[in-house]
Amino acid sequence: MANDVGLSMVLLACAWRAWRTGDTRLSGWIVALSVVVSLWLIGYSARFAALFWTFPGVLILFFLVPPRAAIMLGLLSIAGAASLSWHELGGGEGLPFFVFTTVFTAILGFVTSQQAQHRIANWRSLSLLDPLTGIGNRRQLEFDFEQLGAWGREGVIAALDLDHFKRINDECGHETGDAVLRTWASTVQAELRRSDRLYRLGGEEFLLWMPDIDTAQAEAVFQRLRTATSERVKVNGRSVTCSAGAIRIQPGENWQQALARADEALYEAKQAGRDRLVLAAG
Ligand SMILES: Nc1nc2c(ncn2[C@@H]2O[C@H](COP(=O)(O)OP(=O)(O)OP(=O)(O)O)[C@@H](O)[C@H]2O)c(=O)[nH]1
Repeated sequence: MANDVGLSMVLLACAWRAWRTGDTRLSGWIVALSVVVSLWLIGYSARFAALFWTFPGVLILFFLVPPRAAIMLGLLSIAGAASLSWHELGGGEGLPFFVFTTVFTAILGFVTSQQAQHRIANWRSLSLLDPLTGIGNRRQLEFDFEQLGAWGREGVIAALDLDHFKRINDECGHETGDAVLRTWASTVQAELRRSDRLYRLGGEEFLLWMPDIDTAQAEAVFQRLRTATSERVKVNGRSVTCSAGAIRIQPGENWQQALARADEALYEAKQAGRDRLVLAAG
């Protein structure tokens, strides 16, 4: 009885924490360990019942922790239940049957959880990545913004835009335009740090988020991007250029406000003749 109450409290607390924080990792580990401990306790006190509880136990482990950990914990559960219910297994006569059926149940858990993971990854890439360039889209930006607790840190936001892109489309066709966007996105990404994030918000509108950087460093990054763009992004042998408007993230500012300010700076860069960065004051 005390075990049941204890386990129920742990499960409830884990479910509440996972719901509140959206983080299922720690809760998954706690529940997985609880499953193993509970199976051992059931085996110790109720013997025969542990044999039955092992089946759902090993199945669910694969949905709670990574596969290797689930295999280890599953083996511990099977070994615990089998040894504590040795007598009920007919002194080992029923052991092969018990081991085979629980292992097959574990394999089912593994396959099903992997399929679920695979579907989730597919869904994420379909909904959060821009299909043309493979970088994050507007939804990914919203998701990151929420997950990271607003910007969380100091940094710079830049609105990036190719110059005279319409002309490329008009003169060379839409497919060439698409290829230019793809090459440019990969060129920019190759020049960034791991912590920087590039998003395509639509059309030829890109947002670059550079955490923990000041405006002088942002200027140096843009010069690198500018050089890389003119060297690697060409149409009919002619270099393509880009413009940017950058701002320092203000405390409490959301991404829409930051982007609106960066867009104003980008507009100034376009008005001033393109192929340049404008850093907004403040
Ligand atoms: N190939 C291609 N073109 C796109 C895509 N999305 C938007 N465009 C085109 O991008 C062009 C953007 O043109 P504008 O906004 O006038 O900008 P621009 O010609 O680059 O001029 P500036 O930005 O002022 O230098 C339009 O012709 C859109 O049709 C896309 O996914 N692929």
